[in-house]
Amino acid sequence: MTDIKVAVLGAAGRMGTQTCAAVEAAEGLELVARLDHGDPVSRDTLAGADVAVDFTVPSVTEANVHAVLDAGVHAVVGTTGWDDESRARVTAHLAELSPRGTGGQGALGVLIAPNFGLSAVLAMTFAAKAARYFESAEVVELHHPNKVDAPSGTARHTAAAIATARAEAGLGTSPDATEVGWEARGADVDGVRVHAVRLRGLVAHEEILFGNEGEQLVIRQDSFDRASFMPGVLLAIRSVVSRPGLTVGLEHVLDLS
Ligand SMILES: NC(=O)c1ccc[n+]([C@@H]2O[C@H](COP(=O)([O-])OP(=O)(O)OC[C@H]3O[C@@H](n4cnc5c(N)ncnc54)[C@H](O)[C@@H]3O)[C@@H](O)[C@H]2O)c1
Ligand SMILES: O=C(O)C1=N[C@H](C(=O)O)CCC1
Repeated sequence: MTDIKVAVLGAAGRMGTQTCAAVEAAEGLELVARLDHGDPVSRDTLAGADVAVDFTVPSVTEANVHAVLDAGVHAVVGTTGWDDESRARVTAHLAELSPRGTGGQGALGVLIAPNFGLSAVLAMTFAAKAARYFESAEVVELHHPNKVDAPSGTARHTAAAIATARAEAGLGTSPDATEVGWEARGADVDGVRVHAVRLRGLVAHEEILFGNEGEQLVIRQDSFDRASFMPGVLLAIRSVVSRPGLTVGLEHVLDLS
């Protein structure tokens, strides 16, 4: 088996640095390019990569993915900021790259994961399963204060999954008598309230709160160190080369969906 050649975009950042080190240390992977702000993304700069991993910023990640696909390279994306429209444009781009983009031999894959941490992926999965049984549901995400976006991609993904499960179960919105002070009630993500905490000392944490009359379920996960994301990143790199099309969420690779 030949090594999977990997390029990292955002290589100088917190996650990019860890990813480069993890790829260099991993069996069967070879780091061939480190790109960061100001570097063009092209067949040349990707330097023969099979897979490009993007840990940049929400404002550039979609353009990076399109450039990576145009270079004939698979993409693994950890950067936040994706929505239904940007994901649909990636799906359309993959289809345009037919026959490589339509699932045939050698077709390109894009794997976007809001969170590569096993504890986070499991927390989201458990939350989606629990959601239909509770009248109330809210999400609290807690992160380091250098994070540029709120609420976190993980919290958005979690809230969306809770909302889908509630809708399928015929549940309406959570009960809430608030008349004044809506600014204190967090963001509305698909009808689920999401609260974002930024605190020095934190890395990435999430609590999903469910309530019924007389009972509560709290699902909590903590990433204390960015090392926690690396097994998931390596799994995504190894998986995307044989997963044509767009995959959103590591739960699909882990067979949890
Ligand atoms: N999916 C996950 O498990 C996971 C985990 C942690 C962080 N994240 C997300 O990953 C992203 C990066 O997080 P971080 O903490 O590493 O941020 P960071 O600010 O430390 O790193 C971002 C890097 O991207 C670079 N960059 C900016 N514009 C660029 C461009 N046009 N081309 C190439 N590089 C560019 C910056 O110079 C910087 O080095 C964020 O969206 C964050 O939410 C995801
Ligand atoms: O540190 C960050 O920034 C993180 N971003 C992701 C998110 O927004 O969900 C994943 C956790 C860490």
